[in-house]
Amino acid sequence: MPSPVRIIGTGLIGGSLGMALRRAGVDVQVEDVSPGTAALAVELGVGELPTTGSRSPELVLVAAPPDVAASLVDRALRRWPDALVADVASVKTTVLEGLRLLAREEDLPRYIGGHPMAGREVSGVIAARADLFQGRPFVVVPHESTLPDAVTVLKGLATEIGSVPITMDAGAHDTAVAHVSHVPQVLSSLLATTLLEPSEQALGLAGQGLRDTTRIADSDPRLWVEILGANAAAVGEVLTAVAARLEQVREALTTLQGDPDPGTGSRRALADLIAEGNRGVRRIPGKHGGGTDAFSTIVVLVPDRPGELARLLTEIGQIGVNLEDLRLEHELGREVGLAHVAIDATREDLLTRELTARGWRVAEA
Ligand SMILES: NC(=O)C1=CN([C@@H]2O[C@H](COP(=O)(O)OP(=O)(O)OC[C@H]3O[C@@H](n4cnc5c(N)ncnc54)[C@H](O)[C@@H]3O)[C@@H](O)[C@H]2O)C=CC1
Ligand SMILES: O=C(O)C(=O)Cc1ccc(O)cc1
Repeated sequence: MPSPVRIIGTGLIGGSLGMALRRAGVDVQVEDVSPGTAALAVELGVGELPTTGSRSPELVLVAAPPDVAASLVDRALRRWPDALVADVASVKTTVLEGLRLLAREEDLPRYIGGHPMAGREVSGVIAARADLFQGRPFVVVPHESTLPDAVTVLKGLATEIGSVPITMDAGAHDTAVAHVSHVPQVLSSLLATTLLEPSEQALGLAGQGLRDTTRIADSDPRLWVEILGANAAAVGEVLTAVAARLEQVREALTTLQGDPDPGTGSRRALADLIAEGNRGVRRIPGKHGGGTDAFSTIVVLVPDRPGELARLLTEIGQIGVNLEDLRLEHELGREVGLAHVAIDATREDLLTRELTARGWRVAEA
């Protein structure tokens, strides 16, 4: 691992990177445009403030907003002529294009793009966590002249902080994140804007579905203006298709009012939407969505009494089944919570049988 690593921009991502690297034994130096933020980062264990006597960094990580990333990378390349320099901005083409305008030709091979696909809807160093990148993809984005050593170093860093390195070029990265991150942000925000209208009583009926689909609507507007603006073409293309689909749904619903002629196919249009959505969600890799059949989720009803969830987890352990993931759904005033328990698919029947025998109520997710 390179050491020292200089982190420029110690907010949520820079702070989390520093904490994770320090845990891996790396000497981390912190720098931020806000001295207060840098001082707080030191107090939170992100790294140390560099002094005049500090060693030059072997690697610089720029974790500032996307609009300043290219100029900070260029400055770092000039300040430390022997260091590798990476940025972690959520968009990669605009940073690379900006850098091509600013940087000296001979400095460019020491630059490599990066993007940890992990975040939180809260920003700032106060929300930083050493385990933020655990199990998450980390996109490594070399350009034509990137040094092979830079690719090796960034992939090694990604692995060291617990994430999974994936190499892509900037264009493929930006198209991919338009689909999996940027359009979801727009649609989640759009959905949340519809909640400004209903009464409080109406909102009191909200369940987990609304919470799931609006979680990221709480994101930072300043950051997202930069991200969406910098990936406007790719995001716009997906949204054009979404808008056409939305119009079809709206038309089908208009036709369905009154006494629709089955010949119009309106019910079919709605059924197609939901069914295609089913197919889409199953393509999300990982524990919940599919892409792999390795995990199953069972839902266990947990009485709203102290210690019940702990008892459930203990008994799952006693049955000898490894818990892969756990989500608790609990609405105020409800007498039971729903524990969504993700486990190895081959253990589902055993666990369902054993928990039922022990008096738990189990439903399939
Ligand atoms: N928030 C997220 O979920 C993710 C964000 N990213 C990317 O990481 C980068 C940082 O995002 P966050 O940590 O969420 O933002 P943040 O707002 O928590 O932190 C940004 C930090 O950069 C500092 N900063 C701003 N201008 C600077 C400058 N000129 N020089 C030095 N420091 C400067 C700010 O003072 C702040 O401490 C962005 O490029 C973002 O696109 C990447 C993955 C996930
Ligand atoms: O919360 C989530 O699910 C995210 O995926 C967060 C996220 C936000 C911005 C990024 O550039 C990368 C990841």
